[in-house]
Amino acid sequence: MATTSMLRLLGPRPGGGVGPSALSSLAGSVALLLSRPRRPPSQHAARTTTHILLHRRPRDEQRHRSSRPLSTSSSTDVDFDSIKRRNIGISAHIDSGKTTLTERILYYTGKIKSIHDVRGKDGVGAKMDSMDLEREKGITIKSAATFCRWKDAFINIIDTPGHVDFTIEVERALRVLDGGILVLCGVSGVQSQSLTVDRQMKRYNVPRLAFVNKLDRQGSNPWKVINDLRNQLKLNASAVQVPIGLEDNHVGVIDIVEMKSYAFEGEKGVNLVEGDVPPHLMDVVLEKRAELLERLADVDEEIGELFLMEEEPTPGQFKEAIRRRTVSCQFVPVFMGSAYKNKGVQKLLDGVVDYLPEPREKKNYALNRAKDEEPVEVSCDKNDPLLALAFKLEETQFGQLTYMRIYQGMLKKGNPIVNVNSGKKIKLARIVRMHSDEMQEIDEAHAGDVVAMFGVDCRSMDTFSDGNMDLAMSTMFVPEPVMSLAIKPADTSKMQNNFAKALTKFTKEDPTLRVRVDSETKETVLSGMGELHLEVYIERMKREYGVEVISGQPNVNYKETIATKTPFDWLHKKQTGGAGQYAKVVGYIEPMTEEEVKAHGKPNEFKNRCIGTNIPPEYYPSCEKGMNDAMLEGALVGCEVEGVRVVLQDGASHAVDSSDMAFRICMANAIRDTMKRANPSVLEPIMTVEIEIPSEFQGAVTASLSRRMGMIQSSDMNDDGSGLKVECQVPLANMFGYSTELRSLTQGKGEFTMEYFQHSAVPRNVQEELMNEYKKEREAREAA
Ligand SMILES: Nc1nc2c(ncn2[C@@H]2O[C@H](COP(=O)(O)OP(=O)(O)OP(=O)(O)O)[C@@H](O)[C@H]2O)c(=O)[nH]1
Repeated sequence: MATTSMLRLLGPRPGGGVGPSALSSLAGSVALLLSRPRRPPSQHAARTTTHILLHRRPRDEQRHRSSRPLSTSSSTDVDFDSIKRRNIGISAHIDSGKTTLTERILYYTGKIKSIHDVRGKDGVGAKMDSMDLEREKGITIKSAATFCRWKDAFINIIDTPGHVDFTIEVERALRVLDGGILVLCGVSGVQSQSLTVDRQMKRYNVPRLAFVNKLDRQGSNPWKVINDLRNQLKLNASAVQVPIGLEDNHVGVIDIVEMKSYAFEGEKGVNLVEGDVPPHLMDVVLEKRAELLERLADVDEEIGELFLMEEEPTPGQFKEAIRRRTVSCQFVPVFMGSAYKNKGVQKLLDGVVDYLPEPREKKNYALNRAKDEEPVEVSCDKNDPLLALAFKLEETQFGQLTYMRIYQGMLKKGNPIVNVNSGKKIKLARIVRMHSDEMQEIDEAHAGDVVAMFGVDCRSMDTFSDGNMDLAMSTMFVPEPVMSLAIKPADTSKMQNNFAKALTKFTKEDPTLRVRVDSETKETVLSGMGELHLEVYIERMKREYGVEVISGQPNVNYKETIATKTPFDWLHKKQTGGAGQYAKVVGYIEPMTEEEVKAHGKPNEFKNRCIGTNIPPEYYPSCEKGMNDAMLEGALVGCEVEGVRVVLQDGASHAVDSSDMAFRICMANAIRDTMKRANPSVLEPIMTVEIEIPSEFQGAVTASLSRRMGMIQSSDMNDDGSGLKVECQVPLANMFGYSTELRSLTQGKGEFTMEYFQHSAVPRNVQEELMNEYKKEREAREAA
């Protein structure tokens, strides 16, 4: 098929009116990340008996870091019967401060000895950004797991990336965790990725706390952020704290449940100084407490009754209600502070323990494979048979590291476990707890825990059991790639092996990264969630596998579909000389709605409505394969086809000349031919683009968006009128070169982010132009 070659020609789409496309120019606020100078060669991994460093680190960094071995114990390392447990994820929009917050959490819980900031002056970087690339660029690329203790609780934490290109990392974390902290910038409030994270949290029913960070920044306003949570995310959110001072005066918070103030004093804010509510803040505290009461009364019967009787709940009643309604996802308590200035983090940790659920409080279901995938509630009891989900794979120098969430039963070193999906039996060689890139070996892990292990060969989202149950945990949502790149190793003779190895490993790790070989051009095509996503893998190929890669232009992933129900009656017959081929298929194709595609779970659907045996039933699977072959290449520009239902109603066969192959070819040709008559169209990815600019540039920026065929959805001025947030939908093909243009239009003061919205039909003139390009390219290839 010819998708890549055609796409390579496209670059900026006709009508877009933009300059030449280039990988770097699409970056927007994500800037070109990989061109900055690299760190010195890293030191080899060090290993002590209990403490293993997984990723290589630069030499200077080793000096700064504590290499204190983590302790091991003979059986499980924590007595989970006598301790509270929390499994939480920290998710947010880009640069909201997730990693900075996690660094403080690790410091206050005694997990690390000193604080290193993202892009900090000491050049070390935060603990959870353990990849060299993350440290160099100051962004999180992979989710990282760690654990700590806070008071009477053991907390597993996963810090996730904010860039939409790495959204699968958030998806997999939220799929397996019991609670989340949604971090928001105190100035910008709800941003485009907060909306995505919110959708992901809702998809997996993840109870969450919100943390309004960066209250030390100029223009911070927690009350505006809470309004955003209510209006934009439709959350029943209310503050459980009031800040003491904002911007430079931000020193602490008032707990409006307990009616106590907390200042964070001493070095790194370690001294929590408790006091009374300052008189000048009493009015706002009472107002916010009344608001909290009202919001809780809406969803909680006990508080509702007290509210009606105009009785004040005790702090205990307040806390119990907040917990009940947070766990049931009906309420979101809002905490606040400044991670960077060490304010508010300890009280947020109290909130994690007080309001987020124990693993057994969150309902989880497995699917009964023997009974049509009927959901079965899992028990979270360590004495029940094992059920665990492999949610993340990572290649390390010690082999594949598989992260697992145990839903039921226990994992014990040396015991066998069975991969429900492949049927393979595996002996558990090593179980470890992860602390970013370090790990601690343990002998067993129980229901409700999140651990990692070596020697477990599986795919991401495989379920493991003791071999006696046919239950599988439901998998996660995987978004479709929107951008492709033709790639090849610079030195084909030497690097081919490592090139193939790297691609196999990467695609196993990351289901949003796809690789295929274009059947016409024979090029290897890498598809992913955006240019940054693809760029990071190309850089990793160089660093981890020594493969220099030559890449083509980044291309948009177009698709094709049909609009009209169209019948087919197709005969495939070759009966002259040698073994014959005979097959006939009769039926129709019709368009599917977006909802139908979603519900079906695959881009196209095959329906067999044959009555009788004109087509012998053993050939039905071949007919479906033939349909799938045809869907790889649409009628117009050779892109993959989506949203087509093929209904097979009848046909004919021959006693000698019919075969699997004859029916497969017959069906493929029937569909290819019919699609041409079914009013086909080309679809392109449309992105939701969010732009933040000083308001004086509004005119220039909106004009540039309309040149790029952007449809403005909203345009919100901030309270003092100095800044503007514009949300619009723009074809991805028209976004090439936008970061450079925005920079020059706004004197470098504008920022934008974008994420995939949907595929929509391209305008007629664009479709014609795409078809002409495709035709020309095909002819050139045939002539060569
Ligand atoms: N002023 C201020 N800056 C902060 C605060 N928290 C984080 N930052 C800064 O914001 C930038 C981004 O912080 P990170 O912790 O990397 O944010 P993140 O959400 O983990 O980033 P990604 O994972 O790359 O999306 C860094 O320069 C931090 O120093 C805060 O409370 N106040």
